Amino acid sequence: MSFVPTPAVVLNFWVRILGALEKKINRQSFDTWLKPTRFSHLNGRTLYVRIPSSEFQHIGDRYADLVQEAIDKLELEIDDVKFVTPQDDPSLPKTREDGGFAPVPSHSMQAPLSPRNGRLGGAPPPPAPTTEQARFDWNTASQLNARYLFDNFVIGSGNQFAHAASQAVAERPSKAYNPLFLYGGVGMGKTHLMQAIGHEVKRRNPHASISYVSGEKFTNEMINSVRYDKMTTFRDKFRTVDVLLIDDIQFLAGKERTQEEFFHTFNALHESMKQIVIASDRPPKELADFEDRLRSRFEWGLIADIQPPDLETKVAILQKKAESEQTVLPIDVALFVASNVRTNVRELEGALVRLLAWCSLHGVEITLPTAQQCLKQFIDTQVRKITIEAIQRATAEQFGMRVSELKQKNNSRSIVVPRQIAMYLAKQMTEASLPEIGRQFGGKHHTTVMHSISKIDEQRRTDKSLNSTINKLMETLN
Ligand SMILES: Nc1ncnc2c1ncn2[C@@H]1O[C@H](COP(=O)(O)OP(=O)(O)OP(=O)(O)O)[C@@H](O)[C@H]1O
Repeated sequence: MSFVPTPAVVLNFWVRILGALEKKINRQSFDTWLKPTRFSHLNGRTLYVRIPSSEFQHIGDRYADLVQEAIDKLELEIDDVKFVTPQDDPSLPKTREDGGFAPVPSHSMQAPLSPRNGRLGGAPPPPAPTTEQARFDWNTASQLNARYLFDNFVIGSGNQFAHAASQAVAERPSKAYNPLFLYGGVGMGKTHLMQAIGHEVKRRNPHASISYVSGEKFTNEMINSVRYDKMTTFRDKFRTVDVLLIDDIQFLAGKERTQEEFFHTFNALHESMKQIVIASDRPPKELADFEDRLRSRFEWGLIADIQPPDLETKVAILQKKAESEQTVLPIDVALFVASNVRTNVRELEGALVRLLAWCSLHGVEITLPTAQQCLKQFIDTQVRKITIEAIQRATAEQFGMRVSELKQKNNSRSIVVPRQIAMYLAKQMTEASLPEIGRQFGGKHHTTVMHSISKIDEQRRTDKSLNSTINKLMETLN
């Protein structure tokens, strides 16, 4: 099929470039830095690409050559690519009446920095914060995604309750449920709902101070504050906000000092009637290596779980995502993708991005046969499920031991470490629950499994040799 330059194809320029880049860049970098980018608009021969935050601005430099190569290969009539944050993107609606969230710009739009190779540019970083308060400016915070709005969230039976609770909190912070504790599996929309609360609170009250932080960032900031004697600043920062959104709280497991600090932060906020929203991959009761006093506080307000989406919800999510890419997804294609991709919404989005890029790159329409062809490998990978037995075999082989040893009640270090690694891999690479993993390792309690997983998770960050062993095992298993 020939390539017809209709407006719909023009909108797909960036998707086409992404399609080419995906083949050249390792998966993790692509998913982290390029997948969250979106086509913004075309101004003459300048392509504007929206990036979620200023943190992404380095991609203009980092991938300059590859982007240029893709432009040349695809013969696109583009001279310049500029990366803009939602605050700097003139194509985004600026008022609620326009149908969107109205960010209060903290800095005016300026001309892009001169690019490294003269072709690619990026909007300049925001000016350095002058006051402590400026650091929490919701509109410029780097970890936020401007698309994570209630309007973009598809409601289904599995998330209806969490969605309603989040909306109630956004409408009446600290008066509806405090804290709101959201939990659910990977890629189920916890972060999306949390940030939607933030956006909505801010829309209703532009003066509200809101902080979104992951458990990991909270921990790291605390460690640095202790090291550099900045605890007063740290405390001021988290204890004076109107709404604190803390994501992936499970990261605090086993970190006594951080938990203690968070306990006091929680109390200070709760006592002064400030809203706290917590997200976790498991309910408070299953947060092992957490102090009881914290766990019980997590249960003070409302606990809402997010269950995996059913088929109809998956189809609706796909159609909504396609719509935001200015594309219409035929229903048979949506059904095919939804029924072949597992429950993780992030993977669902990944399949759609791949499909759109592929169709755009080959200049073909999105039809069922195209989808089947393009997603074959993606789906095959999912079908070829990794089992706990396979993980145990690979781990035992790697460490020159027998599988049965991994299941014994032997606590010598030479056995404990491989066992912990295998449990960690079982959690990462299969969908087995903690009790199920425990059962397959000779009847271990789920808290033991959880402890092993967080231990490896932590050590992997600092121990290079452990990290490379794990990577090697993952490669073998994949
Ligand atoms: N119901 C939904 N409607 C629309 N998009 C959704 C929905 N649920 C999830 N998503 C999308 O799926 C992706 C993953 O969601 P999100 O990051 O919020 O998951 P999470 O539960 O926080 O995952 P993790 O545990 O890995 O942090 C996001 O792009 C989000 O917008």
